[in-house]
Amino acid sequence: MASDAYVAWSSQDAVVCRGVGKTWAEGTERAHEALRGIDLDIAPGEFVVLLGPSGCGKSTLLYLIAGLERQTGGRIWAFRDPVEGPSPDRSLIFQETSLFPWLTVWQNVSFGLSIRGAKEAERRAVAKEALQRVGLAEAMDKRPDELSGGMRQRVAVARALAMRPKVLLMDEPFAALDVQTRAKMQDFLLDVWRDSGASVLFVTHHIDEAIALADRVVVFTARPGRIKSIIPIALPRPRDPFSPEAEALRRQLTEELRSEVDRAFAEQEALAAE
Ligand SMILES: Nc1ncnc2c1ncn2[C@@H]1O[C@H](COP(=O)(O)OP(=O)(O)OP(=O)(O)O)[C@@H](O)[C@H]1O
Repeated sequence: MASDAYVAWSSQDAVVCRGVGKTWAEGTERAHEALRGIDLDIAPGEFVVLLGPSGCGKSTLLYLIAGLERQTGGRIWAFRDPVEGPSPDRSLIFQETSLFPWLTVWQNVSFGLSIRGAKEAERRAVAKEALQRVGLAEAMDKRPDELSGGMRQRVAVARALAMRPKVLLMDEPFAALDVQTRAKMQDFLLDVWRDSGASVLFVTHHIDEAIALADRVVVFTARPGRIKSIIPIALPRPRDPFSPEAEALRRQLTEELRSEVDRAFAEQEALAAE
């Protein structure tokens, strides 16, 4: 059920975070505050990139929005409903794709549908359509170990698309790929995103990746992660990474991040010395 208070102030958004915090192992002596006071609205069909130093809580925020973990402060809504657990509306894609090696590509893609009890013919048809959208229809009957790293990530995207999510949560999905494959995957993702109409929340460490992809870049502080700034990128796509506008954004984002990365390093050194 939607909360009345929520509907009154934000009925259009795909995801709304208000005052969201997460302290791991709260109430124990191992308590560890990862996120504090996150206020963030994501519009339907919007591409939002989360950028911040290592350990600032970017992945944690994705897990909270995915409903895989519960926040310890604040509230999260997706399409007006409070997030209280996972939903097929919100698909999470990780850096390292965990495909089942004993299943074929199409069986991997339609795995979520088999849990829902869909028949084989339907699962195959849905998998085929999703694989066509990522340019891998020819690989339907292959096994994951016959694919390259980039192809496996495309299968992971197809698996997420097969559930027709309204929100794609992507945790550094291209981090393990080489530079050329990564650039191709960014173009490919922009095509898929445009076709699907889904909102995307994408975590990266890479300023250039943020500039290539985002409608808005959310810059996080060092841990506990708070939102330091939100920078809109209104450049038309495909974007020229060498344009004066991209160069100015690169400089601005580098400045925003520098002090936070320094703080994160200092904290990690202090922890290592304890
Ligand atoms: N399951 C967990 N239990 C306890 N602490 C955790 C857990 N997951 C993450 N943390 C801690 O929460 C903080 C934020 O971690 P998180 O992985 O969200 O950061 P991140 O910004 O995604 O980092 P990176 O960019 O390095 O992946 C870190 O200090 C991390 O050690």
